[in-house]
Amino acid sequence: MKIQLNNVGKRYNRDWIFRNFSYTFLPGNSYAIIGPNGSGKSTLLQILSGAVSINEGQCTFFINEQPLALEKVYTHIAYCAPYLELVEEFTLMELLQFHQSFKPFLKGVSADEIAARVELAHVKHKKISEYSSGMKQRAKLAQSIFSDTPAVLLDEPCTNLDKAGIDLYHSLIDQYCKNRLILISSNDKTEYSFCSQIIDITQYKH
Ligand SMILES: Nc1ncnc2c1ncn2[C@@H]1O[C@H](COP(=O)(O)OP(=O)(O)OP(=O)(O)O)[C@@H](O)[C@H]1O
Repeated sequence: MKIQLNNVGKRYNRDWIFRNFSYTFLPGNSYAIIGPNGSGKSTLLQILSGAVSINEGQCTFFINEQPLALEKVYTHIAYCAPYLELVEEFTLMELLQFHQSFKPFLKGVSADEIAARVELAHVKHKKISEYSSGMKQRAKLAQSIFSDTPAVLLDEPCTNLDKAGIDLYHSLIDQYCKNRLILISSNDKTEYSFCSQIIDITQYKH
């Protein structure tokens, strides 16, 4: 997937969060969006997921160089963010199966294998509401990284992860994210150390 932003501006009420943002995100590349608290990283990531509208400029999504209708964008993007809740009444297996019914997982990978890969096999029949915050984050990362989408958008991906969880995150990125467009919104270098491009959003404040 390619995403092209041309002079994009976003405001909430009368406050511009950023303006004149022009950038082309190329398929198979990894980008970090950095900046202090409240600078607009999550807002930009939400725009890049097609979920939040812009106030000026153009944001165009492409698959194989063909423009994509906005209502189709979500099928090509996997998204993980602290503010996106899991359905806590589900067990992990129910959650993965439900997710798979509208967004398939990478070819040849089963829900059981995903649970094992994120080291949650022993609790896969337990309700998510009974998970610790780090276990919930592993479940969220599993849902997004294993989705068969050309783009993976991760907002603060290591939230609540311990050292083993952070190592797991990096091994999932290494193993499953090659040749995909990866966008990371973060303040923490550990989360985006592998990214080839760094975008400091403060450059686009006015
Ligand atoms: N739905 C909204 N309505 C009004 N203002 C909003 C909304 N969402 C975000 N904002 C404002 O937009 C600005 C950017 O917020 P955003 O969450 O994108 O920042 P961030 O860089 O991701 O911050 P953090 O590092 O704290 O996660 C903030 O001033 C915030 O208050």
